[in-house]
Amino acid sequence: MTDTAFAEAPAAQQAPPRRLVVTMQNVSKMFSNGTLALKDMSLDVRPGEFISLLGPSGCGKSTALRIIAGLGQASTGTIDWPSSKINSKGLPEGDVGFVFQEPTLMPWQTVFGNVYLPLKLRGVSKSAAREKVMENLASVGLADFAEAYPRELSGGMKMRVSIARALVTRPKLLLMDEPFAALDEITRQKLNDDVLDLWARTGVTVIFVTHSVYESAYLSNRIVVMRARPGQVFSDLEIDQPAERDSAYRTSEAYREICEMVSDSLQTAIHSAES
Ligand SMILES: Nc1ncnc2c1ncn2[C@@H]1O[C@H](COP(=O)(O)OP(=O)(O)OP(=O)(O)O)[C@@H](O)[C@H]1O
Repeated sequence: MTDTAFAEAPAAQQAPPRRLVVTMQNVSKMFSNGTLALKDMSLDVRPGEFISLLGPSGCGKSTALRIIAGLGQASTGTIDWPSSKINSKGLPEGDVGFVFQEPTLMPWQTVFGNVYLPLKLRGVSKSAAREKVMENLASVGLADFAEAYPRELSGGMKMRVSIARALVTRPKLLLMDEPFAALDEITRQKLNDDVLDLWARTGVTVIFVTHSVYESAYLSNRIVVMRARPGQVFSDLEIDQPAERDSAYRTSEAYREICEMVSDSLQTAIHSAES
């Protein structure tokens, strides 16, 4: 491990003044059955970051993501969007895309129809949306499948459609909740590369939930390790490696060292929850 390969992220007060994409301050979430899923979770998300939220099952990763997306409400604490216009629901105007673990496609709609949906919901006509939809399908390698139905696609292809749908409104923030967990390893690695490519090309800020140390170390420039009971940030690790990640990187010493360090942090987080 080199000194520069891996370092604690600077404390928020030491960071240079930049307009954060989103900031969570002391967010706690208690479900109606009494489960305290998150306690005092704070997270500043800077523009252009690729953050992985990594932690043991049940530590509140999905809960945190859903609260950021406005799909769930914090019990206490605040979520702010310093660089976005806020709509009447307290959410940023069109600034959040969400990719779930399941592709959640409409089976009765074509690939085109599925990717068109977010634009349709904003009142954009099909003809006005065509170019944008096709551009997004091309960006995930599915331009030739616009007229196919979901049942005709492989699991990896369905997930690509889901990603194209999340990006079609050009969100500033893309939230991904274990999107590749159900896919085989080869497809998962390919999609990891595709997501990195999209991230580099679009400049979108990404928060990516995963259980996998290897996936987080490959994708991210920052890894937020969470601990459970209650869910909190345990460590916030900046990955100071070149943005370019490829098969050579997967077998590099730097990658191995990062995996080891992240794994150690995760193990410590797990044990700290049990004590
Ligand atoms: N709707 C709900 N009602 C009650 N408890 C919930 C609800 N959703 C989640 N929980 C609980 O909150 C805690 C955090 O769940 P969450 O799904 O956020 O964890 P996670 O880290 O994403 O887990 P996993 O990695 O297994 O998906 C868990 O104890 C879970 O059982």
